[in-house]
Amino acid sequence: MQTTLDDYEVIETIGTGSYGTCKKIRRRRDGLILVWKEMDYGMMTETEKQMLVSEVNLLRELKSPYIVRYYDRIIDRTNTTIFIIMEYCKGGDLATLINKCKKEGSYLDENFIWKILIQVTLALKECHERKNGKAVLHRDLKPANVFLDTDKNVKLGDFGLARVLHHETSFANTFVGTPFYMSPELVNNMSYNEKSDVWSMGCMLYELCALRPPFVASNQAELNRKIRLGEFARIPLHFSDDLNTIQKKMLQVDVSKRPSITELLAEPLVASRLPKVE
Ligand SMILES: CNC(=O)c1c(C)[nH]c(/C=C2\C(=O)Nc3ccc(Cl)cc32)c1C
Repeated sequence: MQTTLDDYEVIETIGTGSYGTCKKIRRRRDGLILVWKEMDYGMMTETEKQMLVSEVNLLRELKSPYIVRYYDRIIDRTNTTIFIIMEYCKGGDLATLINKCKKEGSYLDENFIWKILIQVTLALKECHERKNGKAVLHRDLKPANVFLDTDKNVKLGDFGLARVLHHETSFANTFVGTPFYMSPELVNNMSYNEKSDVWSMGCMLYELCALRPPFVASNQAELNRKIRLGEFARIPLHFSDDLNTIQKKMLQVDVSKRPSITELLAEPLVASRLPKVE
């Protein structure tokens, strides 16, 4: 049966981004706590609306313990708004966690960082595996899009929609926030590919360690130059050489030298840390 907005009670707003607003909600019939992401599609062309709907349907097929679970979607045509109903992640997002560490002058524990690396890689493996012949690329991997559940396990959110919402004519075309994680191939106006998600994950791994992105600049031109050069300081010395080695592999400027998700999972330093399959 088609659900409606009245089937849910809004508790509070928990996040706003370039793609819309995230609200904590309660499902009235059983009290289950969920979230919905509200997105205004009013400025989209018919093609873009179709892309958004097929994108959401595709994402609903993704099944991984490390990807936020999609429950439902409600389309409010009166207000040209789509509500995507998803799993609630009590631990919040990694961007908030990084900012908390910066304020406290503390670093994240290395074992926790390895756990995030492994679980995000497994989430991207699920995305990149062909679904009906179509890979779902995240395209906007960053700490603000990685969430934690009650047990501090990773829940990757907000992927695939970026392609639709960043479409030239779409209303979300205004760049919100500096693209610190933009890959060299994107800077060089080449096509985004699965290894571009690996680059973004390498940038995120660096930021989890150093509490700042690997490439920082005061303007886009300078940022592009630094990304193309691909030079960055080692992650803080108290982190192991193993973590440093993996992180450097993910930030290879040359795409052919950068590992794919499958190759990354086969790296001994990663493979030895994968969860045992029951
Ligand atoms: C400070 N952040 C929070 O309090 C927070 C919490 C506790 N949860 C979230 C966000 C989500 C959440 O809890 N589930 C989600 C599913 C998909 C997406 Cl794109 C976002 C979320 C946020 C932003």
